[in-house]
Amino acid sequence: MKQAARAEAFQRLQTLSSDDRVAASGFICRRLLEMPELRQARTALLFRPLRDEPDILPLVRELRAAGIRIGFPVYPLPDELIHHESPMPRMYFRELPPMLDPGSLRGSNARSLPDVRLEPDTNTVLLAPGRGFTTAGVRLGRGGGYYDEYLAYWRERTQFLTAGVCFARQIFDSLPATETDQSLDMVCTELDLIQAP
Ligand SMILES: Nc1nc2c(c(=O)[nH]1)N(C=O)[C@@H](CNc1ccc(C(=O)N[C@@H](CCC(=O)O)C(=O)O)cc1)CN2
Ligand SMILES: Nc1ncnc2c1ncn2[C@@H]1O[C@H](COP(=O)(O)OP(=O)(O)OP(=O)(O)O)[C@@H](O)[C@H]1O
Repeated sequence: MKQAARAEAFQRLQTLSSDDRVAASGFICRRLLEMPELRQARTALLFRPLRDEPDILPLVRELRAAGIRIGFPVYPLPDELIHHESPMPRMYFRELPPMLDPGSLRGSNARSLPDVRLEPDTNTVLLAPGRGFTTAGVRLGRGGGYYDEYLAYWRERTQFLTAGVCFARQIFDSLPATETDQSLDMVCTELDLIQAP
């Protein structure tokens, strides 16, 4: 079920040219910066976009100027997941040091950052990538379960706002959801900021 939806998402993304991607990413960033919750946050947990994801890195400059701390995810590679019995989620966020250009970080995994960890609290906004979302905030990820595990753990401990970020063509009428799927409070595309019910 999820594999079929991921294949569908892949097909839809294939038809987005790189020029379209750049333009849509610009609209997405503008829309995100209009979100009062993000402007007023103390911590923004972002992601380092992979090639077919919206480029949200231009947010870094604006958020920094507003004094907001920025974190990027660090996660273990599949071959390191030999046995995972820790109660802590596998993924965590490292703070982007004030002077560092995020463009100099390679790949989606922020392992080259110093190990200064940021945990979510009530003044945190987390932006999540995804292969697809519904307008109800249901998220289809890449299949690692990283965000589900992270959100399940931290939502038991604190409250924070979560928004999915994707291109409008990644919005699905419905997605196969399982017991462990964590849905998001909002979804931002180049066309809308959708508030999940
Ligand atoms: N940008 C981004 N960060 C994310 C996610 C994501 O979907 N997007 N994840 C969602 O849960 C987690 C990691 N899951 C991932 C699963 C597969 C690949 C992947 O296909 N990687 C490429 C290498 C890309 C690179 O690192 O530059 C590969 O293995 O070929 C990456 C992340 C946490 N961080
Ligand atoms: N809280 C959790 N703790 C441990 N494993 C979990 C948790 N939530 C989900 N998983 C497991 O992760 C695996 C992948 O789940 P799923 O396909 O929903 O991931 P995804 O949301 O697409 O991935 P990602 O968040 O990495 O993009 C499933 O086997 C699921 O059982």
